[in-house]
Amino acid sequence: MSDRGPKDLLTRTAEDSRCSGEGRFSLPCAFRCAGEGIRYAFLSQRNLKIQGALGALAVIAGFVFRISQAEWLALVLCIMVVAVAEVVNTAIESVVDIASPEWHPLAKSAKDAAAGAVLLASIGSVACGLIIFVPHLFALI
Ligand SMILES: Nc1ncnc2c1ncn2[C@@H]1O[C@H](COP(=O)(O)OP(=O)(O)OP(=O)(O)O)[C@@H](O)[C@H]1O
Repeated sequence: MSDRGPKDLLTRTAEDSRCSGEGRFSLPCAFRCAGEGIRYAFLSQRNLKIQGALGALAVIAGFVFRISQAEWLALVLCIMVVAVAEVVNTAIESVVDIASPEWHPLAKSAKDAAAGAVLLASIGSVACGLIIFVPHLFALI
């Protein structure tokens, strides 16, 4: 049983950190861990690869159609919102798999809700994509 108080548990110590020998988790270390998290989500989630490919296509279309600054803002935001939702979904899946390797209704609810968040972000992004690109496509006709 640990003799650390609740406040201590909020502070990462050198003993806790597998990455840094210093008392605090160094900034480069924190960035590296975040990068590893994104890499893990990208490699383990087929959906993230598909979403990444669609996002890249949307960026290419943005250059082709010379979309406005406001349209770029919406496009970048949409791509990032979907990516963030998918990375958080990956984190939730991992935590659920640790906490509840066996079938449990709450584990199901947690994973389904996380997947639902990705779906909502994706639907919103498709809608934004249509709002941005359909007028540009019609302008070609
Ligand atoms: N421990 C569990 N208890 C109950 N239901 C579960 C459990 N693990 C998974 N499920 C159900 O199976 C579904 C798929 O879970 P899984 O872990 O395979 O996610 P996934 O297929 O990798 O999802 P994604 O496509 O978002 O990556 C969940 O949405 C949930 O309904």
